[in-house]
Amino acid sequence: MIRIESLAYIVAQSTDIAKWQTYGEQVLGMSTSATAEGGLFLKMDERSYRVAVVPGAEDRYLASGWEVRDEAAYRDALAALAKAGTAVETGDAQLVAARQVKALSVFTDPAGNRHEISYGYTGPTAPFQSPIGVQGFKTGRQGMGHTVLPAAGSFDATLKFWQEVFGFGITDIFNFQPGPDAPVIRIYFLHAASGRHHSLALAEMPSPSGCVHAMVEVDTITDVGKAYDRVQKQGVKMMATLGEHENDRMTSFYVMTPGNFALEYGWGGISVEPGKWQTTQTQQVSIWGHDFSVGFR
Ligand SMILES: Cc1ccc(O)c(O)c1CC[C@@H]1C(=O)CC[C@]2(C)C(=O)CC[C@@H]12
Ligand SMILES: [Fe+2]
Repeated sequence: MIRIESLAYIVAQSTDIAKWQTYGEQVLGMSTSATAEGGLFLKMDERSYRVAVVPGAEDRYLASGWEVRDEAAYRDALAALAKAGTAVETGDAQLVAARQVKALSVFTDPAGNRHEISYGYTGPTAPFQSPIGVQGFKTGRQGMGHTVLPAAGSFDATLKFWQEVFGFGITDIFNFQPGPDAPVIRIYFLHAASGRHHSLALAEMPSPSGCVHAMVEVDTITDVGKAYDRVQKQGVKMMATLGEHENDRMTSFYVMTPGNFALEYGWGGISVEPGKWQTTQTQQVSIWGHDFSVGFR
């Protein structure tokens, strides 16, 4: 049984909230609003935020926000965490209010990645209107997109944790070999109950900013192309050129964010049917494009 519905949101910490505002609006085409805590919400659908930026001492990725279906699923998830011996911190009234949910708990996975689990969005619901004309982002039941988290050194334990505690299914396995003599880096793509090809991927590599990359998906390929133009024009650091992944067929590119983690901006990813999908093993990063060497320039 898969206990988690989707990746509802991500949290970034920032030393310079204004940078995220400009980036969110002018590069990503999301709308923004200041939060009561001195942070920033990036809005990409009817919810008030899918990216929460909180003020802090570092520019980094802070947490992944997972959503379960209802109160019963929430209790069940907490019971599963307790059974696994995971320390869980109950979100206080302040955090629950800040994230606009009915209840929330915080835990870290075996790799040390920080997570929030919640149910019941309580914030305002209003149509998304991009400040620069992006038509829309694909969210809904499948949530904000996906996140790829570092799990170097504790890969097996972390994979087991997500499979056994939350029931994530393995959509695809990638034994990535960066070069002819380089050691293999495992990247496992996992799906939640809503069937996005992957809501979470675990990568056997370190990531000082706390996240290898996060992904958002737009409704039209035109909006990927227009975002690509904005990135070039505004001189945003590109991490990979435009391309199409073999495993989820996502056409996307990668850029650096003010949080020192990369963001994949894509369109056209496939879904899977949880319980029916047979794990695949991808052979290559992409069918075409996705030159990751630009990230080292
Ligand atoms: C291979 C792949 C399939 C689907 C995705 O959504 C996706 O992001 C990827 C690429 C994952 C991976 C990464 O994010 C960090 C840099 C990596 C290791 C590369 O250098 C190639 C593959 C990249
Ligand atoms: Fe990705």
